[in-house]
Amino acid sequence: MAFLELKNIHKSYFLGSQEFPVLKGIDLDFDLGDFVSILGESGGGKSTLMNIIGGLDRNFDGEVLVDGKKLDHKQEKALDKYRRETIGYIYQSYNLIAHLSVLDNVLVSLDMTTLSKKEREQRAKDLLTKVGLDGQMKKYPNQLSGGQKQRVAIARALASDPKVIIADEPTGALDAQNTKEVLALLNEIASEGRLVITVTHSQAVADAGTRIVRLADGQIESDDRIKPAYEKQDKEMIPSRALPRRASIKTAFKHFRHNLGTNSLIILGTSIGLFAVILFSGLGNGISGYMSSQITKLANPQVMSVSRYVKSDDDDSATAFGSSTDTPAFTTAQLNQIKKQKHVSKVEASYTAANVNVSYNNQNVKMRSLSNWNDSFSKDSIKAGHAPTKDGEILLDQSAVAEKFNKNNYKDLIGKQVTLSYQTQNAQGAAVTVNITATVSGIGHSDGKAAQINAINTQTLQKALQAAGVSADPTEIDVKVDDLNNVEETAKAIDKIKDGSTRLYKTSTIQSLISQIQTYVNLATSILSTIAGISLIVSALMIIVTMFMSVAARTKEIGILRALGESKRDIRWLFISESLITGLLSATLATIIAYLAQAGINGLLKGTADYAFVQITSGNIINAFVIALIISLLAALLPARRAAKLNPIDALAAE
Ligand SMILES: Nc1ncnc2c1ncn2[C@@H]1O[C@H](COP(=O)(O)OP(=O)(O)OP(=O)(O)O)[C@@H](O)[C@H]1O
Repeated sequence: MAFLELKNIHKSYFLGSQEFPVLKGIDLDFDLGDFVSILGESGGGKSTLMNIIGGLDRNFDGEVLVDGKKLDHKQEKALDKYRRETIGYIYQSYNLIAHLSVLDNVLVSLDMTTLSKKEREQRAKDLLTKVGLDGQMKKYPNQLSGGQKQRVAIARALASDPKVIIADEPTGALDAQNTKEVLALLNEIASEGRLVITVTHSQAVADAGTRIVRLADGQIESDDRIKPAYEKQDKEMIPSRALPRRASIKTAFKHFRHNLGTNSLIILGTSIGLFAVILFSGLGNGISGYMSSQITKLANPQVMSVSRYVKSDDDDSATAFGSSTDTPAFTTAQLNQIKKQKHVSKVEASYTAANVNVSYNNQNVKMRSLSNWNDSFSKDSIKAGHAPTKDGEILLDQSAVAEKFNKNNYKDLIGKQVTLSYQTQNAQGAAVTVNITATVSGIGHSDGKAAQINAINTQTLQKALQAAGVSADPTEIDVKVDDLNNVEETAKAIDKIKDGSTRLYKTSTIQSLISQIQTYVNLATSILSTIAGISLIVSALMIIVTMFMSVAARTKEIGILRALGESKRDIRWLFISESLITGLLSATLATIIAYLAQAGINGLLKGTADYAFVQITSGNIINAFVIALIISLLAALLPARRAAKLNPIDALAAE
């Protein structure tokens, strides 16, 4: 039984509905150890026949039997395996991969064998030495002569240890000397017990083999043995395997390096968008962190503010105490009701006045706001002296008030008497002036920009209100909760208290304020990040266009890889890998730039506020990597699909 049998092969090409028969019933047997030349006129169907024998063409009638087994042309995977394991190709135009070195061109085929990395490299080197290319292994194809290129192609064809070598006009582009040497190599290959089938126009080339088959008009015209075949050898062949993904990634990386210029620009473009996304997220973290730290520094988070619930009024703005005619005040019964709630440890009236005039030593200063001292203040807010816990005492803000009176020695104010006055309304809506005299017990400290810490003893304030004929019933109270963890739960319980069907109270906790601020900051961050993200669409389009161009430019390479036995999946993965490499490197570059920007911005702002305003988290970085991978994956899908769908024969024919 012959190793390779062709039975009644018919093949036609169609132009529209018109049929052009090329092969009209070919029956041929080939044995191992033979060097068969197929001779015939140009256009006679020699290459067509080779593509059928080589497992590249699936669209024909008839049977191909390998070692007695029918090759199922319907099963693409079986054909991939057949090309990988049994066939080695040598072409007239060499078909080397331009962006791979001589050694790598041979290794591409060896990647599909079960040899270890070391064995593969050794075999590639041995084969290249055998074809006379010792010392040329690091060169690239464009640095070689035609004869040298064809030797690389021969070494590559032999690399996977195939039983059949198909050589399509292997000496067509070579001079007499190189032709002689290549024919000697082909004879040597046949003498190793392989089957060499070569297509040629040249009688001289055909005469170098052991058997000549002439093709004319799509049929076998003659079949002559001119020399005995070489001995068959029963040696173990190197087992093949499907191409591992890492091999595709490696090839993708080599191509990436080959096109470093273009790829660097794409990476730079993509990383700018990703950098902006990371930076804005980091800025959002920093700003919301800064705000909550500032709020908790000034206010005690264990205390919540409660006002009477007014249906039409859903805003939280503070109302000037004692003045409002439409904000209801708390009755004593209501204060007691809240005091009795679970976890409530203290209930205190809360008053706030705006635009208070403070006089000291014939100097006047306008105080933006004045509150009564209670547990809602954090102890951290006292810079010097003590809290105004005794009747007649007041705490003045350092930068907003105290320093205005005495720039250099503001602490001297402690123990001094100041007079205060401000305008408000009484219950009838008439304007009244509230006058207070108090002794400075301490200095409050804020950053002087956001909030001011001016607080007066509650009793002192209540007395002054009464003296001015204004009700001292509080419209707002501060409720202290026994434990920080119970604040939200207690707030909910107070919000739920009803008189019949009427809701009575409205609470506002520091936590809810912080989360409200965080919601706004997050919203602003997301909007900024989304705007930055739009630039990523441009990056994705850039990647798509480059990938499509790459597929077009690498069509021939795709054909070569398919002929070597790579599957559609391998080709798809090759392009996806390259895109993912672009994505990963973009995200890495974006991360580096973002951390540099973080250091720079935080360094610049250190003088303004000793706080890191940009706080990039590992979550932000992971996010950027995920975005980059998704973009590059999506961008690669269509080009990779097009590459995988290319017909190997058409791809090989590409210029
Ligand atoms: N994809 C195709 N579509 C249509 N016709 C084709 C196609 N490929 C080949 N042919 C035609 O089939 C015939 C056989 O082509 P093939 O390439 O097999 O000939 P060949 O014997 O190898 O020729 P040459 O010696 O010039 O390389 C030619 O007439 C060619 O025009």
